[in-house]
Amino acid sequence: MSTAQARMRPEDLAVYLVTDTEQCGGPGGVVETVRRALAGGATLVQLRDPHASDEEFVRLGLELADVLTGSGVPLIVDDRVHLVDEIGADGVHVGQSDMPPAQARAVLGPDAVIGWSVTNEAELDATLALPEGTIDYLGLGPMRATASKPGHADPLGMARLARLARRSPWPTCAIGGVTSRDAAALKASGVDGMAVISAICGTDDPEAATRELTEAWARAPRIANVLSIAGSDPSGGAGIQADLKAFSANGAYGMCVLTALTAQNTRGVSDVHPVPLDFVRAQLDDIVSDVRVDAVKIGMLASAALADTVGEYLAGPFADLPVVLDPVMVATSGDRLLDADATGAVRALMPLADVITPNLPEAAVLLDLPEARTLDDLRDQARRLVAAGARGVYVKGGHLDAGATRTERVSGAPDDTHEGRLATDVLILDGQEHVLTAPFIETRNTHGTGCSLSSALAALRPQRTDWVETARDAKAWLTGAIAAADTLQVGGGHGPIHHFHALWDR
Ligand SMILES: Nc1ncnc2c1ncn2[C@@H]1O[C@H](COP(=O)(O)OP(=O)(O)O)[C@@H](O)[C@H]1O
Ligand SMILES: Cc1ncc(COP(=O)(O)O)c(N)n1
Ligand SMILES: [Mg+2]
Repeated sequence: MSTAQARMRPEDLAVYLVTDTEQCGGPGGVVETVRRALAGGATLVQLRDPHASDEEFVRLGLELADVLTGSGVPLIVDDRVHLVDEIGADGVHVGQSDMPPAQARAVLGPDAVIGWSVTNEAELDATLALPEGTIDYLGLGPMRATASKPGHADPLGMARLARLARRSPWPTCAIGGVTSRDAAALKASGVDGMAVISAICGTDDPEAATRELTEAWARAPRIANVLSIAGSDPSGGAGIQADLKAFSANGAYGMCVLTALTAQNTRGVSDVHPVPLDFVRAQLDDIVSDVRVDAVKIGMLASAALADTVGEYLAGPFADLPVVLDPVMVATSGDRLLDADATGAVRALMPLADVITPNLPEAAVLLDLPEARTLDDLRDQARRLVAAGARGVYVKGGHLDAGATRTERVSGAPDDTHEGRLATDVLILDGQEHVLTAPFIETRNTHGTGCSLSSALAALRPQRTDWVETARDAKAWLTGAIAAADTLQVGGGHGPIHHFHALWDR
């Protein structure tokens, strides 16, 4: 069907109110809630009341149709195909256990809107096989577990939601525990809107709640602009070259401000040429004066003066943005990338970042302690970094001894069924410890893993609802990139990882 004759425009799904008679305090409450949600900018309304009799449902439906007359906002009814015409609704939303969409289309004819719930890839596959023109939009969910669908155990999360949205030829909305705080991640995931129940019906001021949702949606970027402030690696595996690849591989638009040029290859770093401070400022000022920045990653800072300068921007124009600080000190080859007297200046940046991502040697230097040898040391050092002022800490265990990761299995870690050696990282956020594990891959090609991980974190944060989900997805992507590293043939030392492993079809 061409867009000109589409029955459902993507923009109509932006803020989709699904009513809940109980949360609204009865049928009168529903009508009043819809009236106020309309004033707040709701773009679509669905009457949902699984417990009402048909008579009650029609009575309420007719009142809502009356409220919506002339507003341009369509009215959809949940489930009850046989009441669409009597209410004068624009269409119906059916779920997997309701009337099949093809049958609903046969009953309602060619003009009605039909929405259809999809909760996984298999259901989307089946939906793609329906005759053209059967349905008009998809409700994708549950995004997270909710009270209105207690039986629905398996929340999608943003990565799976984004995959479903990308594959859908129909406009889509996300449903299931959605709030205005999810608007940015949902819009970046590629869905066309947010379907909400509690976020409007469960509030004292449905108009203000709806306005918050519509404004958050309007404000949110479709594609995040992510900035790396880091050094150059001419061999392309680390530094800004890795950062731009990691941003691109993870769905963000990449930008970079150079702090230093290095002469380096896969075998080592032969020289470092710091960029003059004023020129670092000039680069930053040109970004800030022109481009909306959605997240920042900081890599090689080379000197204390450069670290101080970057700190001014973190406290200034970037103060409200997600910031990942990779306290780069030593390259995989063992060469220094930060002046010996600059550790204090990097330490001073810790409270200005949301997450710092030291490897084991860097954690040790920041804490002035011996390098962690066991997983317990690593967890202890992560806690100490929080005590030392870091807001969030992601300590990378790539340098842990094989024995340490094999024997110290952490119960509850996602891969505790994996049999071989693990690559284990520890994340501490808001006082909570999260152990992230992945299979350890036997390869020499790990040049730039740290740069790439911190960049994936910065790229994904605007597309995810929190740092924990961000970290899990970033690590999963990184593991794939390390696993595919040997397909590249770059240099005779520690070669780069394959940033585009999931995109290049070989
Ligand atoms: N051989 C490997 N197999 C799987 N994951 C690895 C491997 N080496 C490192 N990692 C992971 O890569 C990330 C970067 O870790 P690390 O090598 O410690 O940092 P850096 O590159 O800064 O030295 C971490 O998530 C770590 O667990
Ligand atoms: C310019 C530059 N920045 C950072 C690194 C660290 O690399 P890794 O990601 O392996 O820690 C590097 N080798 N070169
Ligand atoms: Mg590193």
